[in-house]
Amino acid sequence: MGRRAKNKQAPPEPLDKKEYSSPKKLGKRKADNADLDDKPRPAKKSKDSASAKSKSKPKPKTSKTGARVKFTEDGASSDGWEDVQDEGVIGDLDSLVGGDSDDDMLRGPAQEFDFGSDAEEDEPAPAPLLRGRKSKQSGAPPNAVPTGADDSSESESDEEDERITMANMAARSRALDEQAAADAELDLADVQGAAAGEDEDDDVDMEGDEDANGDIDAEPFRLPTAAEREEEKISMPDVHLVQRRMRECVRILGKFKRLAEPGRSRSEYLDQLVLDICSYYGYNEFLAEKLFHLFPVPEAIEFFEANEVPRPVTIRTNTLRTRRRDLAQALVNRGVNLEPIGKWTNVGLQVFESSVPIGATPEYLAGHYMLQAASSFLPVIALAPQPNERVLDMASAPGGKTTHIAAMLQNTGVVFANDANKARTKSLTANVHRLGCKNVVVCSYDGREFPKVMGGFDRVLLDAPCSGTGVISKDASVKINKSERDFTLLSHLQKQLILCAIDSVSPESKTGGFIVYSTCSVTIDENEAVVDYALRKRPNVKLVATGLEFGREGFTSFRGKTFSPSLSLTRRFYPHVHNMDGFYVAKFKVEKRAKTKKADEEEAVTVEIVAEDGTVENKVQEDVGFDSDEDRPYLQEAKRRQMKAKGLRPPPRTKAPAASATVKASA
Ligand SMILES: C[S@@+](CC[C@H](N)C(=O)[O-])C[C@H]1O[C@@H](n2cnc3c(N)ncnc32)[C@H](O)[C@@H]1O
Repeated sequence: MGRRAKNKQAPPEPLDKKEYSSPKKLGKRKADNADLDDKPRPAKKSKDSASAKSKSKPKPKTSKTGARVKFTEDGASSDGWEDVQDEGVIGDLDSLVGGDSDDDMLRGPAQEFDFGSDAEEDEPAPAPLLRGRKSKQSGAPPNAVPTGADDSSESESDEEDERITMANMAARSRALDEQAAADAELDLADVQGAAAGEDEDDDVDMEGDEDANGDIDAEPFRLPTAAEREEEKISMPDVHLVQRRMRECVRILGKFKRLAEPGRSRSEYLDQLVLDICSYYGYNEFLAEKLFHLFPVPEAIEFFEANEVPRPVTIRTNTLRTRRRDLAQALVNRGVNLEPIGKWTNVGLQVFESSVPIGATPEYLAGHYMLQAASSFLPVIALAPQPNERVLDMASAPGGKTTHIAAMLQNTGVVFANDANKARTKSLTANVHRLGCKNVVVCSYDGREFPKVMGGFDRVLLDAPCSGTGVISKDASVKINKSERDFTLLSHLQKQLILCAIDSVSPESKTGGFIVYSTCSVTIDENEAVVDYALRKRPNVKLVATGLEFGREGFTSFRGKTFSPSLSLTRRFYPHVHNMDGFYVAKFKVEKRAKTKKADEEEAVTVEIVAEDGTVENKVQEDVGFDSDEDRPYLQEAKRRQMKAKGLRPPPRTKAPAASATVKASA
């Protein structure tokens, strides 16, 4: 991120891919961070995420963009917060517990393997006590509210000292934006310089040939022989050696012709680097390789490094109960240090420090907010539900996104919150109640049973069960417990689910007709490959812009596979780029289907339903549309209740609705 501060949640602009195309950037970053250099660091192989986190070194604040809007206890707060309408865009939850909730291990009845999740919040809520907890990525210093002591810029320090008032807020905010824009330009110049090969010598010899102790190497670097490799497999590899080798491999791969040992191939360096990533960061080889290939070499190291660092703690204001500004003030009064996440959300707050457990404040218990990863806001922002719509959240537990949708609907319309795992619907229901969502119906079906169960939705969110490769910083077990078979099974399930999600949307919807597909994984198999499959199988859908302001474009080709060019409309989010969990978001618009017999036959989906006893049944999924007549009594009943609540006399019942065994009203 060059000179830019990393202590704010997610930059407003996506970073250019070029930024990672040169080893220069890595060199500078590594020199700054001392991540792979001379600090002894134990091999991470056997570490769990907690210990990984505790070892992470906070990065000193350097920032301009990090200058914060400060909430003071006497109520002086940002106007910038007030001029955005909280009811517009909201997000969903997430746990601060870093992957220790059962959300990370999603064992729905339909699967025989573990699904990662975006580690959303469950009930009972985690009660993290934050004190100066700063991720290296977020980089905020222990004294989270700027005091002016930051010596990076005198004028900036002065500015920080100045008391924030309603009067100076707008000007301050503008100044910060200008500063951020100037920083971005500097970064761009850096990136362009790097890409153009400026300062080549500097660049390549970023850390010279220094060894782990900072001494100039006597011996030039050479790859280990086969015998040395074998020996290393048996004995615990020396961490300094591994660090140096990784650094050298990155450096040599960046200038292969000039720096490689004669007779050694590129793939030998790549293989060694992947092996070292496995031993240094503790991944199985299959996953390390899969993730490694997603990025240019230096950037891959950035990604693995970022997975060692917790993401910023963020909360989503529940606009059904409060306004962000009021919530912020209430939490500030309790000793919580926070600021708005970024311009892209008007309900998110980043918590820097707290003297109270953020998951157990009276405001939390009263449902004024959800603990939720910033990345989890994204699919719901993309879905953009409109008041009075019928929305299906197909895989919804524990309800971070459901409650976000409910709030965006302003408690109108209806959200069917479904999850195949009945046990998980308990926490979903608890969250729905806590947040005061009155428009949510909780149900527990295998998502592949839709639209047979119910269809005709204005919008569907499929936040699919996934491997969780985007949330490794929360759940380090993903590093070792995901095999090739898991990815095959997962992408198969995701493909089945996405077709059912598409078929559950009404192309006739006056206000909607959209599906959002999201995962907290960064692999191609679970994202672009699934979306591309859906485009091929359902000619009546097309990808549309997500409406998200940042994020990298989805891949349109990858290692010999070619996807529809429209995949560039989808968005990828990465921990090392956006300082949020790895995430993927795609948005489809459903058009009317041209009905032909042939198309029907081709489109018939065979669904493998795995019962709770483990038996597998193959069913041809029927396309069952939403039957408005069948739903009419339910709608009438709801209207009667609404009228009663308002003190009005409801009309007499025309027909009593039959209760469903599996669908229960949540509110
Ligand atoms: C990524 S999590 C969902 C997180 C949720 N959207 C939120 O924001 O809180 C994926 C969910 O899919 C559920 N799931 C797994 N297989 C399913 C299936 N076949 N049908 C419906 N849900 C399924 C899991 O139980 C899990 O709760």
